[in-house]
Amino acid sequence: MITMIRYLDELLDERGRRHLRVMLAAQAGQGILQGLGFLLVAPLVTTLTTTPPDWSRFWLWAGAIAAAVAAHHALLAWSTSLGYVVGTDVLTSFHERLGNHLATLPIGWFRGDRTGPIGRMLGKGTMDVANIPAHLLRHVVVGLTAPATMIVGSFLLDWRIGAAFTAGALLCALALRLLMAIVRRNDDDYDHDIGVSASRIVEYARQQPTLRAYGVLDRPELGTLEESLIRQQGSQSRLTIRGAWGMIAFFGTLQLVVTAVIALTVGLTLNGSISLPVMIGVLVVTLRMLDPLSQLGELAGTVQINADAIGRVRALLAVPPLPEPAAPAEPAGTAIELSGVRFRYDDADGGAPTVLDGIDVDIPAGSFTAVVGPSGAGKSTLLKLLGRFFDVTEGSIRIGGRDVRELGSAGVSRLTAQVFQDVYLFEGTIADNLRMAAPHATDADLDRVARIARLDEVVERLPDGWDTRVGEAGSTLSGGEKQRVSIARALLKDAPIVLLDEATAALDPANEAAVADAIAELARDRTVIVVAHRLSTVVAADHILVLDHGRIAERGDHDSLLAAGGTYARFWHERLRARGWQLTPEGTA
Ligand SMILES: Nc1ncnc2c1ncn2[C@@H]1O[C@H](COP(=O)(O)OP(=O)(O)OP(=O)(O)O)[C@@H](O)[C@H]1O
Repeated sequence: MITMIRYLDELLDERGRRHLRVMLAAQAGQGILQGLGFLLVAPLVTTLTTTPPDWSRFWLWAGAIAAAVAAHHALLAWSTSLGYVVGTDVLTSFHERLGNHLATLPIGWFRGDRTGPIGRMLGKGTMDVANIPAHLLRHVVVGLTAPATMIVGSFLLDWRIGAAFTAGALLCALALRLLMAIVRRNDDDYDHDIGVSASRIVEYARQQPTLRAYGVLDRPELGTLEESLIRQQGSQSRLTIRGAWGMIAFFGTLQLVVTAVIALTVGLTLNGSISLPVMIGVLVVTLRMLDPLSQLGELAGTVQINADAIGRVRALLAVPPLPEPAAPAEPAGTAIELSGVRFRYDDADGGAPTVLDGIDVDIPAGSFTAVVGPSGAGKSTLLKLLGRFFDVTEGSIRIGGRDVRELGSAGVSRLTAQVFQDVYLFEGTIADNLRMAAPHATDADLDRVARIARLDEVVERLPDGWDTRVGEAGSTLSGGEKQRVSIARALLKDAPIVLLDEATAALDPANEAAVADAIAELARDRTVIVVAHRLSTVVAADHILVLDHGRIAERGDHDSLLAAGGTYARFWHERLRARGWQLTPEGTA
Protein backbone atom coordinates (compact mmCIF):
# COMPACT_ATOMS: atom_id res chain seq x y z
CA MET A 1 0.00 0.00 0.00
CA ILE A 2 2.88 2.32 0.82
CA THR A 3 4.27 1.71 -2.66
CA MET A 4 0.90 2.53 -4.19
CA ILE A 5 0.68 5.80 -2.23
CA ARG A 6 4.28 6.64 -3.22
CA TYR A 7 3.45 6.09 -6.90
CA LEU A 8 0.33 8.26 -6.61
CA ASP A 9 2.38 10.93 -4.89
CA GLU A 10 5.02 10.78 -7.64
CA LEU A 11 2.49 11.12 -10.41
CA LEU A 12 0.50 14.00 -8.91
CA ASP A 13 1.39 17.67 -9.17
CA GLU A 14 2.17 19.78 -6.07
CA ARG A 15 -1.46 20.71 -5.40
CA GLY A 16 -2.63 17.10 -5.83
CA ARG A 17 0.12 15.92 -3.47
CA ARG A 18 -1.04 18.34 -0.78
CA HIS A 19 -4.62 17.10 -1.12
CA LEU A 20 -3.46 13.48 -0.98
CA ARG A 21 -1.48 14.00 2.23
CA VAL A 22 -4.33 15.83 3.98
CA MET A 23 -6.75 13.11 2.88
CA LEU A 24 -4.48 10.33 4.18
CA ALA A 25 -4.09 12.12 7.54
CA ALA A 26 -7.89 12.50 7.79
CA GLN A 27 -8.41 8.82 6.98
CA ALA A 28 -5.77 7.69 9.47
CA GLY A 29 -7.41 9.90 12.14
CA GLN A 30 -10.75 8.37 11.26
CA GLY A 31 -9.37 4.83 11.72
CA ILE A 32 -7.73 5.69 15.06
CA LEU A 33 -10.94 7.29 16.39
CA GLN A 34 -12.96 4.27 15.29
CA GLY A 35 -10.57 1.94 17.14
CA LEU A 36 -10.60 4.17 20.25
CA GLY A 37 -14.40 4.25 20.32
CA PHE A 38 -14.53 0.47 20.67
CA LEU A 39 -11.61 0.27 23.12
CA LEU A 40 -13.41 2.64 25.49
CA VAL A 41 -16.26 0.14 25.90
CA ALA A 42 -14.21 -1.85 28.50
CA PRO A 43 -13.67 1.08 30.97
CA LEU A 44 -17.30 2.12 30.40
CA VAL A 45 -18.60 -1.33 31.39
CA THR A 46 -16.24 -1.38 34.41
CA THR A 47 -17.97 1.71 35.87
CA LEU A 48 -21.22 -0.30 36.00
CA THR A 49 -19.73 -3.26 37.90
CA THR A 50 -19.19 -1.35 41.18
CA THR A 51 -21.99 -1.10 43.74
CA PRO A 52 -23.36 1.44 43.38
CA PRO A 53 -22.33 2.13 39.75
CA ASP A 54 -19.82 4.94 39.36
CA TRP A 55 -22.10 7.22 37.32
CA SER A 56 -19.74 10.18 37.12
CA ARG A 57 -17.06 8.00 35.49
CA PHE A 58 -19.74 6.28 33.39
CA TRP A 59 -20.78 9.62 31.85
CA LEU A 60 -17.14 10.57 31.39
CA TRP A 61 -16.43 7.43 29.32
CA ALA A 62 -19.76 7.64 27.52
CA GLY A 63 -18.94 11.26 26.61
CA ALA A 64 -15.50 10.21 25.36
CA ILE A 65 -17.06 7.48 23.20
CA ALA A 66 -19.66 9.91 21.81
CA ALA A 67 -16.90 12.46 21.04
CA ALA A 68 -14.80 9.78 19.28
CA VAL A 69 -17.81 8.64 17.22
CA ALA A 70 -18.76 12.23 16.29
CA ALA A 71 -15.16 13.14 15.34
CA HIS A 72 -14.90 9.89 13.36
CA HIS A 73 -18.01 10.78 11.34
CA ALA A 74 -16.83 14.32 10.76
CA LEU A 75 -13.50 13.00 9.44
CA LEU A 76 -15.37 10.42 7.35
CA ALA A 77 -17.38 13.15 5.63
CA TRP A 78 -14.27 15.31 5.09
CA SER A 79 -12.05 12.49 3.81
CA THR A 80 -14.80 11.25 1.47
CA SER A 81 -15.12 14.64 -0.21
CA LEU A 82 -11.30 14.99 -0.27
CA GLY A 83 -11.19 11.57 -1.96
CA TYR A 84 -13.19 12.94 -4.89
CA VAL A 85 -10.95 16.02 -5.05
CA VAL A 86 -7.82 13.84 -5.18
CA GLY A 87 -9.50 11.50 -7.71
CA THR A 88 -10.16 14.48 -9.98
CA ASP A 89 -6.57 15.72 -9.43
CA VAL A 90 -5.32 12.28 -10.45
CA LEU A 91 -7.44 12.23 -13.61
CA THR A 92 -6.38 15.73 -14.66
CA SER A 93 -2.74 15.19 -13.82
CA PHE A 94 -2.56 11.78 -15.51
CA HIS A 95 -4.23 12.87 -18.73
CA GLU A 96 -1.95 15.89 -18.88
CA ARG A 97 1.22 13.96 -18.08
CA LEU A 98 0.40 11.05 -20.36
CA GLY A 99 -0.64 13.40 -23.17
CA ASN A 100 2.55 15.46 -22.83
CA HIS A 101 4.69 12.35 -22.60
CA LEU A 102 3.10 10.65 -25.61
CA ALA A 103 3.84 13.80 -27.62
CA THR A 104 7.57 13.42 -26.83
CA LEU A 105 7.87 9.74 -27.76
CA PRO A 106 9.47 8.77 -31.07
CA ILE A 107 6.76 8.64 -33.79
CA GLY A 108 7.97 5.16 -34.66
CA TRP A 109 7.04 3.97 -31.16
CA PHE A 110 3.33 4.19 -32.07
CA ARG A 111 3.02 0.78 -33.72
CA GLY A 112 -0.38 -0.64 -34.64
CA ASP A 113 -0.26 -3.18 -31.80
CA ARG A 114 0.11 -0.39 -29.26
CA THR A 115 -3.16 1.38 -30.09
CA GLY A 116 -5.32 -1.02 -28.03
CA PRO A 117 -3.21 -0.90 -24.84
CA ILE A 118 -2.72 2.90 -25.05
CA GLY A 119 -6.45 3.49 -25.57
CA ARG A 120 -7.22 1.21 -22.63
CA MET A 121 -4.67 2.95 -20.42
CA LEU A 122 -5.95 6.44 -21.22
CA GLY A 123 -9.55 5.40 -20.68
CA LYS A 124 -10.07 2.61 -18.16
CA GLY A 125 -6.50 2.76 -16.82
CA THR A 126 -6.69 6.36 -15.63
CA MET A 127 -10.22 5.81 -14.26
CA ASP A 128 -8.87 2.84 -12.27
CA VAL A 129 -6.08 4.98 -10.88
CA ALA A 130 -8.48 7.83 -10.01
CA ASN A 131 -10.69 5.27 -8.27
CA ILE A 132 -7.95 4.57 -5.72
CA PRO A 133 -8.17 7.90 -3.85
CA ALA A 134 -11.85 8.45 -4.69
CA HIS A 135 -13.19 5.13 -3.36
CA LEU A 136 -10.58 2.67 -2.19
CA LEU A 137 -7.91 4.35 -0.10
CA ARG A 138 -10.34 5.23 2.70
CA HIS A 139 -11.25 1.56 3.22
CA VAL A 140 -7.61 0.53 3.04
CA VAL A 141 -6.32 3.18 5.46
CA VAL A 142 -9.20 2.73 7.93
CA GLY A 143 -8.98 -1.05 7.46
CA LEU A 144 -5.38 -0.87 8.69
CA THR A 145 -5.41 1.95 11.26
CA ALA A 146 -8.62 0.97 13.13
CA PRO A 147 -7.48 -2.65 13.83
CA ALA A 148 -3.93 -1.39 14.59
CA THR A 149 -5.35 1.02 17.23
CA MET A 150 -7.46 -1.76 18.72
CA ILE A 151 -4.48 -4.11 18.83
CA VAL A 152 -2.25 -1.55 20.59
CA GLY A 153 -5.08 -0.71 23.01
CA SER A 154 -5.77 -4.39 23.73
CA PHE A 155 -2.31 -4.63 25.40
CA LEU A 156 -3.68 -2.19 27.98
CA LEU A 157 -6.61 -4.54 28.63
CA ASP A 158 -4.48 -7.70 28.88
CA TRP A 159 -1.03 -8.39 27.39
CA ARG A 160 -1.97 -12.00 26.43
CA ILE A 161 -4.95 -10.77 24.40
CA GLY A 162 -2.69 -8.11 22.81
CA ALA A 163 -0.13 -10.79 21.87
CA ALA A 164 -2.87 -13.02 20.40
CA PHE A 165 -4.21 -10.09 18.32
CA THR A 166 -0.68 -9.29 17.08
CA ALA A 167 -0.02 -12.89 16.01
CA GLY A 168 -3.47 -13.00 14.33
CA ALA A 169 -2.78 -9.69 12.53
CA LEU A 170 0.50 -11.08 11.15
CA LEU A 171 -1.31 -14.19 9.86
CA CYS A 172 -4.01 -12.03 8.23
CA ALA A 173 -1.34 -9.79 6.67
CA LEU A 174 0.31 -12.88 5.13
CA ALA A 175 -3.02 -14.11 3.74
CA LEU A 176 -3.72 -10.63 2.32
CA ARG A 177 -0.32 -10.56 0.61
CA LEU A 178 -1.02 -13.96 -0.90
CA LEU A 179 -4.41 -12.78 -2.19
CA MET A 180 -2.87 -9.66 -3.74
CA ALA A 181 0.01 -11.58 -5.31
CA ILE A 182 -2.47 -13.98 -6.95
CA VAL A 183 -4.53 -11.08 -8.31
CA ARG A 184 -1.42 -9.20 -9.53
CA ARG A 185 -0.08 -12.17 -11.49
CA ASN A 186 -3.39 -12.98 -13.12
CA ASP A 187 -4.39 -9.35 -13.71
CA ASP A 188 -1.17 -8.76 -15.69
CA ASP A 189 -2.14 -11.62 -18.05
CA TYR A 190 -5.73 -10.40 -18.29
CA ASP A 191 -4.74 -6.82 -19.03
CA HIS A 192 -2.27 -7.95 -21.71
CA ASP A 193 -4.90 -10.17 -23.37
CA ILE A 194 -7.60 -7.49 -23.27
CA GLY A 195 -5.16 -5.00 -24.89
CA VAL A 196 -4.40 -7.53 -27.66
CA SER A 197 -8.14 -8.09 -28.22
CA ALA A 198 -8.76 -4.34 -28.44
CA SER A 199 -6.07 -4.03 -31.17
CA ARG A 200 -7.45 -7.09 -32.95
CA ILE A 201 -11.00 -5.71 -32.94
CA VAL A 202 -9.78 -2.54 -34.71
CA GLU A 203 -7.71 -4.64 -37.13
CA TYR A 204 -10.65 -7.01 -37.74
CA ALA A 205 -12.96 -4.13 -38.63
CA ARG A 206 -10.38 -2.46 -40.89
CA GLN A 207 -9.24 -5.65 -42.63
CA GLN A 208 -12.67 -7.06 -43.47
CA PRO A 209 -12.16 -6.92 -47.25
CA THR A 210 -8.86 -8.87 -47.04
CA LEU A 211 -10.15 -11.38 -44.50
CA ARG A 212 -13.25 -12.07 -46.56
CA ALA A 213 -11.43 -12.16 -49.87
CA TYR A 214 -9.16 -14.93 -48.57
CA GLY A 215 -11.93 -16.66 -46.64
CA VAL A 216 -9.87 -16.64 -43.45
CA LEU A 217 -12.47 -15.30 -41.05
CA ASP A 218 -12.70 -18.66 -39.24
CA ARG A 219 -9.07 -19.80 -39.23
CA PRO A 220 -7.79 -19.66 -35.67
CA GLU A 221 -4.28 -20.71 -36.76
CA LEU A 222 -3.90 -17.22 -38.22
CA GLY A 223 -4.09 -15.67 -34.78
CA THR A 224 -7.50 -14.13 -35.34
CA LEU A 225 -9.76 -11.98 -33.23
CA GLU A 226 -11.60 -15.11 -32.07
CA GLU A 227 -8.39 -16.59 -30.74
CA SER A 228 -7.53 -13.44 -28.83
CA LEU A 229 -11.06 -13.22 -27.40
CA ILE A 230 -10.86 -16.85 -26.24
CA ARG A 231 -7.50 -16.11 -24.61
CA GLN A 232 -8.98 -13.03 -22.94
CA GLN A 233 -11.93 -15.06 -21.59
CA GLY A 234 -9.49 -17.66 -20.27
CA SER A 235 -7.37 -15.10 -18.44
CA GLN A 236 -10.50 -13.39 -17.08
CA SER A 237 -11.80 -16.71 -15.65
CA ARG A 238 -8.39 -17.48 -14.15
CA LEU A 239 -8.33 -14.04 -12.52
CA THR A 240 -11.81 -14.55 -11.05
CA ILE A 241 -11.32 -18.17 -9.93
CA ARG A 242 -7.82 -17.79 -8.50
CA GLY A 243 -8.81 -14.46 -6.94
CA ALA A 244 -11.73 -16.28 -5.25
CA TRP A 245 -9.32 -18.87 -3.83
CA GLY A 246 -7.18 -16.05 -2.47
CA MET A 247 -10.27 -14.50 -0.81
CA ILE A 248 -11.23 -17.84 0.73
CA ALA A 249 -7.70 -18.13 2.17
CA PHE A 250 -7.91 -14.62 3.66
CA PHE A 251 -11.41 -14.95 5.14
CA GLY A 252 -10.59 -18.44 6.46
CA THR A 253 -7.55 -17.04 8.28
CA LEU A 254 -9.61 -14.16 9.66
CA GLN A 255 -12.29 -16.50 11.02
CA LEU A 256 -9.62 -18.72 12.56
CA VAL A 257 -7.95 -15.76 14.29
CA VAL A 258 -11.27 -14.41 15.62
CA THR A 259 -12.31 -17.84 16.94
CA ALA A 260 -8.92 -18.32 18.60
CA VAL A 261 -9.04 -14.86 20.29
CA ILE A 262 -12.62 -15.43 21.52
CA ALA A 263 -11.68 -18.88 22.88
CA LEU A 264 -8.63 -17.41 24.63
CA THR A 265 -10.68 -14.54 26.12
CA VAL A 266 -13.41 -16.86 27.43
CA GLY A 267 -10.74 -19.24 28.80
CA LEU A 268 -8.90 -16.40 30.60
CA THR A 269 -12.21 -15.12 32.02
CA LEU A 270 -13.24 -18.57 33.28
CA ASN A 271 -9.95 -19.14 35.06
CA GLY A 272 -10.23 -15.65 36.59
CA SER A 273 -7.27 -14.10 34.79
CA ILE A 274 -9.39 -11.26 33.34
CA SER A 275 -12.52 -9.55 34.63
CA LEU A 276 -15.98 -9.63 33.05
CA PRO A 277 -15.86 -5.99 31.81
CA VAL A 278 -12.49 -6.66 30.13
CA MET A 279 -13.96 -9.79 28.48
CA ILE A 280 -16.91 -7.72 27.18
CA GLY A 281 -14.50 -5.03 25.94
CA VAL A 282 -12.30 -7.61 24.16
CA LEU A 283 -15.31 -9.29 22.56
CA VAL A 284 -16.64 -5.92 21.32
CA VAL A 285 -13.21 -5.03 19.92
CA THR A 286 -12.82 -8.46 18.28
CA LEU A 287 -16.21 -8.39 16.60
CA ARG A 288 -15.89 -4.73 15.52
CA MET A 289 -12.44 -5.44 14.08
CA LEU A 290 -14.07 -7.87 11.67
CA ASP A 291 -15.82 -5.05 9.81
CA PRO A 292 -12.84 -3.04 8.49
CA LEU A 293 -10.79 -6.21 7.95
CA SER A 294 -13.57 -7.88 5.92
CA GLN A 295 -13.87 -4.76 3.80
CA LEU A 296 -10.11 -4.81 3.28
CA GLY A 297 -10.28 -8.44 2.12
CA GLU A 298 -13.18 -7.77 -0.22
CA LEU A 299 -11.46 -4.77 -1.78
CA ALA A 300 -7.94 -6.23 -1.88
CA GLY A 301 -8.43 -7.62 -5.41
CA THR A 302 -9.77 -4.30 -6.72
CA VAL A 303 -6.99 -2.41 -4.94
CA GLN A 304 -4.41 -4.65 -6.61
CA ILE A 305 -6.01 -4.27 -10.05
CA ASN A 306 -6.04 -0.50 -9.66
CA ALA A 307 -2.48 -0.50 -8.32
CA ASP A 308 -1.46 -2.49 -11.44
CA ALA A 309 -2.99 0.29 -13.52
CA ILE A 310 -0.64 2.77 -11.78
CA GLY A 311 2.25 0.44 -12.60
CA ARG A 312 1.33 0.48 -16.28
CA VAL A 313 0.98 4.27 -16.34
CA ARG A 314 4.43 4.52 -14.73
CA ALA A 315 5.89 2.09 -17.27
CA LEU A 316 4.54 4.22 -20.10
CA LEU A 317 5.90 7.38 -18.50
CA ALA A 318 9.28 5.64 -18.24
CA VAL A 319 9.54 5.08 -22.02
CA PRO A 320 12.40 7.43 -22.90
CA PRO A 321 11.34 10.39 -25.01
CA LEU A 322 13.27 11.45 -28.07
CA PRO A 323 15.92 13.87 -26.75
CA GLU A 324 15.29 17.39 -27.97
CA PRO A 325 17.92 20.14 -28.15
CA ALA A 326 17.56 23.14 -25.82
CA ALA A 327 18.34 25.47 -28.73
CA PRO A 328 17.60 23.78 -32.08
CA ALA A 329 20.28 24.28 -34.74
CA GLU A 330 19.53 25.92 -38.09
CA PRO A 331 20.40 23.88 -41.19
CA ALA A 332 22.41 25.38 -44.01
CA GLY A 333 20.47 24.04 -47.00
CA THR A 334 18.77 20.72 -47.50
CA ALA A 335 21.57 18.39 -48.59
CA ILE A 336 21.33 15.12 -46.66
CA GLU A 337 24.29 13.14 -45.42
CA LEU A 338 24.14 9.71 -43.77
CA SER A 339 27.38 8.48 -42.19
CA GLY A 340 27.85 5.03 -40.70
CA VAL A 341 24.12 4.72 -39.95
CA ARG A 342 23.22 1.61 -37.99
CA PHE A 343 19.79 0.94 -36.56
CA ARG A 344 18.02 -1.65 -34.43
CA TYR A 345 14.36 -1.45 -33.34
CA ASP A 346 13.42 -1.56 -29.64
CA ASP A 347 16.91 -2.33 -28.51
CA ALA A 348 16.20 -2.37 -24.77
CA ASP A 349 17.75 -5.81 -24.26
CA GLY A 350 20.36 -5.45 -27.01
CA GLY A 351 19.01 -8.55 -28.78
CA ALA A 352 17.15 -6.92 -31.69
CA PRO A 353 18.54 -7.57 -35.18
CA THR A 354 20.40 -4.83 -37.01
CA VAL A 355 18.03 -3.45 -39.65
CA LEU A 356 20.41 -0.90 -41.16
CA ASP A 357 24.06 -1.76 -41.06
CA GLY A 358 26.51 1.00 -41.98
CA ILE A 359 24.80 3.30 -44.47
CA ASP A 360 26.92 6.08 -45.99
CA VAL A 361 25.11 8.27 -48.50
CA ASP A 362 25.20 11.88 -49.69
CA ILE A 363 21.95 13.17 -51.15
CA PRO A 364 22.43 16.55 -52.85
CA ALA A 365 19.83 19.27 -52.33
CA GLY A 366 17.17 19.29 -55.05
CA SER A 367 17.91 15.72 -56.18
CA PHE A 368 15.48 12.86 -56.69
CA THR A 369 16.64 9.63 -55.04
CA ALA A 370 14.85 6.28 -55.38
CA VAL A 371 15.47 3.56 -52.82
CA VAL A 372 14.77 0.03 -54.04
CA GLY A 373 15.48 -3.44 -52.74
CA PRO A 374 13.85 -6.66 -51.57
CA SER A 375 11.13 -6.73 -48.95
CA GLY A 376 12.55 -6.33 -45.45
CA ALA A 377 15.79 -4.72 -46.73
CA GLY A 378 15.20 -1.66 -44.51
CA LYS A 379 13.90 0.87 -47.08
CA SER A 380 10.96 2.18 -45.02
CA THR A 381 13.15 2.22 -41.92
CA LEU A 382 15.66 4.44 -43.73
CA LEU A 383 12.87 6.85 -44.65
CA LYS A 384 11.59 6.90 -41.06
CA LEU A 385 15.06 7.71 -39.75
CA LEU A 386 15.24 10.63 -42.18
CA GLY A 387 11.92 11.89 -40.77
CA ARG A 388 13.29 11.33 -37.21
CA PHE A 389 10.64 8.78 -36.31
CA PHE A 390 13.52 7.23 -34.36
CA ASP A 391 17.12 8.19 -33.74
CA VAL A 392 19.92 6.12 -35.28
CA THR A 393 21.57 3.53 -33.03
CA GLU A 394 25.00 4.49 -34.39
CA GLY A 395 26.29 7.03 -36.89
CA SER A 396 24.54 10.23 -37.90
CA ILE A 397 22.05 11.77 -40.28
CA ARG A 398 22.69 15.40 -41.19
CA ILE A 399 20.43 17.82 -43.00
CA GLY A 400 22.00 21.03 -44.19
CA GLY A 401 25.18 20.06 -42.32
CA ARG A 402 23.43 19.66 -38.91
CA ASP A 403 22.67 16.40 -37.15
CA VAL A 404 18.90 15.76 -37.00
CA ARG A 405 19.31 15.43 -33.21
CA GLU A 406 20.55 19.03 -33.14
CA LEU A 407 17.73 20.18 -35.40
CA GLY A 408 15.17 18.57 -33.10
CA SER A 409 11.92 16.84 -34.09
CA ALA A 410 10.12 20.11 -34.78
CA GLY A 411 13.01 21.30 -36.97
CA VAL A 412 13.03 18.04 -38.97
CA SER A 413 9.25 18.15 -39.27
CA ARG A 414 9.41 21.70 -40.66
CA LEU A 415 11.97 20.61 -43.24
CA THR A 416 10.18 17.47 -44.40
CA ALA A 417 6.83 16.47 -45.85
CA GLN A 418 5.98 12.81 -45.61
CA VAL A 419 3.82 10.72 -47.89
CA PHE A 420 3.65 7.21 -46.55
CA GLN A 421 2.04 4.02 -47.83
CA ASP A 422 -0.61 3.80 -45.16
CA VAL A 423 -2.05 7.26 -45.74
CA TYR A 424 -3.99 8.27 -42.67
CA LEU A 425 -6.84 10.68 -43.25
CA PHE A 426 -8.77 12.08 -40.32
CA GLU A 427 -12.52 11.98 -40.00
CA GLY A 428 -13.41 15.34 -41.53
CA THR A 429 -13.62 16.91 -44.96
CA ILE A 430 -11.00 16.65 -47.71
CA ALA A 431 -10.30 20.36 -47.19
CA ASP A 432 -9.74 19.78 -43.42
CA ASN A 433 -7.29 17.01 -44.23
CA LEU A 434 -5.27 19.27 -46.48
CA ARG A 435 -5.37 22.24 -44.10
CA MET A 436 -3.65 20.09 -41.46
CA ALA A 437 -0.47 20.95 -43.35
CA ALA A 438 -1.21 24.69 -43.57
CA PRO A 439 -4.12 25.82 -41.40
CA HIS A 440 -4.29 29.26 -43.04
CA ALA A 441 -4.23 28.01 -46.64
CA THR A 442 -6.80 29.80 -48.83
CA ASP A 443 -9.26 28.05 -51.15
CA ALA A 444 -7.05 29.18 -54.04
CA ASP A 445 -4.06 27.41 -52.39
CA LEU A 446 -6.11 24.23 -52.11
CA ASP A 447 -7.14 24.43 -55.77
CA ARG A 448 -3.52 24.98 -56.84
CA VAL A 449 -2.10 21.93 -55.04
CA ALA A 450 -5.13 19.85 -56.03
CA ARG A 451 -4.39 20.57 -59.69
CA ILE A 452 -0.76 19.53 -59.32
CA ALA A 453 -1.58 16.36 -57.37
CA ARG A 454 -4.44 15.59 -59.79
CA LEU A 455 -6.80 15.70 -56.82
CA ASP A 456 -8.98 18.25 -58.62
CA GLU A 457 -10.63 15.52 -60.70
CA VAL A 458 -11.46 13.57 -57.51
CA VAL A 459 -12.88 16.67 -55.79
CA GLU A 460 -15.01 17.55 -58.84
CA ARG A 461 -16.42 14.04 -59.00
CA LEU A 462 -17.46 13.96 -55.32
CA PRO A 463 -20.98 15.25 -54.55
CA ASP A 464 -19.83 17.70 -51.85
CA GLY A 465 -16.50 18.62 -53.46
CA TRP A 466 -13.97 19.89 -50.91
CA ASP A 467 -16.58 19.43 -48.16
CA THR A 468 -16.89 15.69 -48.73
CA ARG A 469 -16.25 13.85 -45.49
CA VAL A 470 -13.60 11.18 -45.92
CA GLY A 471 -14.76 8.87 -43.10
CA GLU A 472 -12.60 7.36 -40.39
CA ALA A 473 -9.03 6.74 -41.64
CA GLY A 474 -10.11 7.86 -45.11
CA SER A 475 -12.28 4.77 -45.60
CA THR A 476 -14.46 6.38 -48.26
CA LEU A 477 -11.61 7.06 -50.73
CA SER A 478 -9.71 4.59 -52.91
CA GLY A 479 -5.99 3.89 -52.30
CA GLY A 480 -4.92 6.04 -55.26
CA GLU A 481 -7.26 8.86 -54.22
CA LYS A 482 -5.88 8.80 -50.69
CA GLN A 483 -2.33 9.03 -52.04
CA ARG A 484 -3.34 12.02 -54.13
CA VAL A 485 -4.75 13.72 -50.98
CA SER A 486 -1.54 12.90 -49.18
CA ILE A 487 0.63 14.31 -52.00
CA ALA A 488 -1.52 17.46 -52.16
CA ARG A 489 -1.08 17.81 -48.40
CA ALA A 490 2.71 17.53 -48.82
CA LEU A 491 2.63 20.14 -51.60
CA LEU A 492 0.61 22.49 -49.40
CA LYS A 493 3.14 22.10 -46.61
CA ASP A 494 5.77 23.16 -49.13
CA ALA A 495 8.66 21.60 -47.22
CA PRO A 496 12.00 21.46 -49.05
CA ILE A 497 12.46 17.72 -48.45
CA VAL A 498 9.86 15.10 -49.38
CA LEU A 499 9.98 11.56 -47.99
CA LEU A 500 7.71 9.31 -49.98
CA ASP A 501 6.97 5.63 -49.46
CA GLU A 502 5.21 4.60 -52.63
CA ALA A 503 2.17 2.36 -52.30
CA THR A 504 3.00 -1.26 -53.12
CA ALA A 505 -0.62 -2.01 -53.94
CA ALA A 506 -1.41 -1.89 -57.63
CA LEU A 507 -3.31 1.23 -58.67
CA ASP A 508 -5.66 1.41 -61.62
CA PRO A 509 -4.06 3.01 -64.70
CA ALA A 510 -5.77 6.39 -64.14
CA ASN A 511 -4.59 6.58 -60.54
CA GLU A 512 -1.13 5.24 -61.44
CA ALA A 513 -0.63 7.95 -64.06
CA ALA A 514 -2.01 10.66 -61.77
CA VAL A 515 0.22 9.63 -58.86
CA ALA A 516 3.29 9.43 -61.15
CA ASP A 517 2.59 12.95 -62.48
CA ALA A 518 2.06 14.24 -58.96
CA ILE A 519 5.36 12.74 -57.77
CA ALA A 520 7.20 14.31 -60.72
CA GLU A 521 5.66 17.66 -59.81
CA LEU A 522 6.57 17.19 -56.17
CA ALA A 523 10.18 16.52 -57.15
CA ARG A 524 10.48 19.89 -58.89
CA ASP A 525 12.70 22.19 -56.75
CA ARG A 526 12.69 19.79 -53.82
CA THR A 527 14.92 17.09 -52.38
CA VAL A 528 12.87 13.93 -52.80
CA ILE A 529 13.64 10.47 -51.44
CA VAL A 530 11.22 7.81 -52.58
CA VAL A 531 10.96 4.17 -51.56
CA ALA A 532 10.03 3.22 -55.09
CA HIS A 533 7.95 0.28 -56.20
CA ARG A 534 6.85 1.57 -59.61
CA LEU A 535 9.23 1.31 -62.51
CA SER A 536 8.24 4.77 -63.76
CA THR A 537 9.34 6.31 -60.45
CA VAL A 538 12.65 4.45 -60.42
CA VAL A 539 13.51 5.54 -63.94
CA ALA A 540 12.69 9.18 -63.17
CA ALA A 541 15.20 9.26 -60.26
CA ASP A 542 18.60 10.98 -60.46
CA HIS A 543 20.11 8.42 -58.10
CA ILE A 544 19.08 4.93 -57.19
CA LEU A 545 20.11 3.27 -53.94
CA VAL A 546 19.76 -0.50 -53.85
CA LEU A 547 19.33 -1.71 -50.29
CA ASP A 548 19.85 -5.34 -49.38
CA HIS A 549 19.93 -6.73 -45.84
CA GLY A 550 20.37 -3.25 -44.39
CA ARG A 551 23.34 -2.33 -46.56
CA ILE A 552 23.71 -0.40 -49.79
CA ALA A 553 24.40 -3.14 -52.30
CA GLU A 554 24.56 -0.82 -55.32
CA ARG A 555 24.15 2.83 -56.22
CA GLY A 556 24.01 4.81 -59.45
CA ASP A 557 21.57 5.70 -62.17
CA HIS A 558 19.23 3.36 -63.98
CA ASP A 559 21.39 2.71 -67.05
CA SER A 560 24.65 2.06 -65.20
CA LEU A 561 22.94 -0.20 -62.65
CA LEU A 562 21.15 -2.16 -65.36
CA ALA A 563 24.44 -2.58 -67.22
CA ALA A 564 26.16 -3.80 -64.02
CA GLY A 565 23.85 -6.84 -64.04
CA GLY A 566 23.63 -7.06 -60.23
CA THR A 567 20.81 -6.86 -57.68
CA TYR A 568 19.22 -3.86 -59.38
CA ALA A 569 19.18 -5.55 -62.80
CA ARG A 570 17.52 -8.60 -61.20
CA PHE A 571 14.94 -6.35 -59.45
CA TRP A 572 14.23 -4.60 -62.74
CA HIS A 573 13.74 -7.78 -64.76
CA GLU A 574 11.56 -9.31 -62.08
CA ARG A 575 9.32 -6.24 -62.00
CA LEU A 576 9.02 -6.26 -65.77
CA ARG A 577 8.16 -9.94 -65.75
CA ALA A 578 5.59 -9.36 -63.02
CA ARG A 579 3.91 -6.78 -65.20
CA GLY A 580 4.11 -9.04 -68.25
CA TRP A 581 6.10 -6.47 -70.17
CA GLN A 582 8.87 -6.84 -72.72
CA LEU A 583 12.18 -5.18 -71.95
CA THR A 584 12.61 -2.41 -74.46
CA PRO A 585 15.82 -0.50 -75.11
CA GLU A 586 14.27 2.44 -73.18
CA GLY A 587 13.24 0.04 -70.50
CA THR A 588 10.70 2.40 -69.03
CA ALA A 589 7.22 1.77 -67.74
N1 LIG B 1 8.40 -1.18 -35.72
C1 LIG B 1 9.21 -2.22 -35.93
N2 LIG B 1 9.66 -2.94 -34.89
C2 LIG B 1 10.50 -3.99 -35.07
N3 LIG B 1 10.95 -4.40 -36.28
C3 LIG B 1 10.53 -3.72 -37.36
C4 LIG B 1 9.63 -2.61 -37.26
N4 LIG B 1 9.39 -2.13 -38.51
C5 LIG B 1 10.11 -2.91 -39.35
N5 LIG B 1 10.79 -3.86 -38.68
C6 LIG B 1 11.70 -4.88 -39.22
O1 LIG B 1 12.77 -4.20 -39.84
C7 LIG B 1 13.15 -4.83 -41.05
C8 LIG B 1 13.12 -3.82 -42.19
O2 LIG B 1 11.78 -3.38 -42.36
P1 LIG B 1 11.40 -2.25 -43.42
O3 LIG B 1 9.92 -2.04 -43.32
O4 LIG B 1 12.28 -1.10 -43.26
O5 LIG B 1 11.75 -3.01 -44.79
P2 LIG B 1 11.35 -2.59 -46.26
O6 LIG B 1 12.57 -2.79 -47.07
O7 LIG B 1 10.71 -1.26 -46.30
O8 LIG B 1 10.28 -3.73 -46.61
P3 LIG B 1 8.97 -3.62 -47.54
O9 LIG B 1 9.42 -3.34 -48.92
O10 LIG B 1 8.38 -4.98 -47.40
O11 LIG B 1 8.10 -2.55 -46.96
C9 LIG B 1 12.19 -5.99 -41.25
O12 LIG B 1 12.83 -7.16 -40.81
C10 LIG B 1 11.02 -5.63 -40.35
O13 LIG B 1 10.42 -6.82 -39.86
